[in-house]
Amino acid sequence: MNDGSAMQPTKIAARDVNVWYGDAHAIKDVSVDIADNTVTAFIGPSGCGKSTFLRCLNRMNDTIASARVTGDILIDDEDIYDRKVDPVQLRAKVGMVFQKPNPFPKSIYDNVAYGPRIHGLANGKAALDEIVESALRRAALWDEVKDRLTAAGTGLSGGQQQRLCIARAVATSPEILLMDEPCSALDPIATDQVENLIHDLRRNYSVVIVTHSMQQASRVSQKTAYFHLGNMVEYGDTTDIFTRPRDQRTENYITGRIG
Ligand SMILES: Nc1ncnc2c1ncn2[C@@H]1O[C@H](COP(=O)(O)OP(=O)(O)OP(=O)(O)O)[C@@H](O)[C@H]1O
Repeated sequence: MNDGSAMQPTKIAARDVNVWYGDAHAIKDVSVDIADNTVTAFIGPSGCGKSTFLRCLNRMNDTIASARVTGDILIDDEDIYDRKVDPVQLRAKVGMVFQKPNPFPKSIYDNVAYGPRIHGLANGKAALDEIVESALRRAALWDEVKDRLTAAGTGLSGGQQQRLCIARAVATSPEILLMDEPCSALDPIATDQVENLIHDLRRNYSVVIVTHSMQQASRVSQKTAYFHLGNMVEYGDTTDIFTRPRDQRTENYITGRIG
């Protein structure tokens, strides 16, 4: 699946990002350019800061009282931590999919329609129907649910629920999709479906995925960043990271000596 990619323009530029939880220094001076129309994987041992850094990219850490973020994160050259940025609007532009599928206790239709409704994206029922259908198609779920849109989202299988959450995230027309271990609760068949989907989503979005699976990172991503104890120690083409890492710590991890 990793078919390489031509150089894409930078979508997210992080400069000297540090994150503290109280006195604990979780992310240390991370600077990175994340490309558009590319899948970027964050890998590294448990607790190294992958999710913390991912959450910086749509200000989800704002919701954690002890978290403090310094440095700059620019999306399309705009500082997302600027006072005039509304985090709710930002999260419509930078969608997120979590580890455990977490559909709302609502119908399939209403799960997907929720974001477009609160952001006033649809002018009338027909327009909303169109957004819902298009998001479900992009999440490769439409054919499985089109005859039961009023059924509960929570009644779907785990893999379907995760694709519903992806449909919910894409329904607000985001430009970036953040995925925090999106397949860890899924069986191999559902994982395969979601991985295929991630591969397709890159055509329209910059996708950043945290994964514990090195096989998954090498299957779905074109770029990989290796985190270790809060530092991003290596970042580059996925093929290079997995075949000729430059840093001993990356090599130890990918060869299974740490982790
Ligand atoms: N809400 C929080 N409050 C306090 N400390 C936190 C919080 N979230 C994470 N941490 C700490 O920050 C560090 C980085 O955690 P983070 O979850 O970002 O790592 P990770 O690489 O995503 O780990 P994992 O792979 O296990 O999910 C860890 O030491 C963790 O204990």
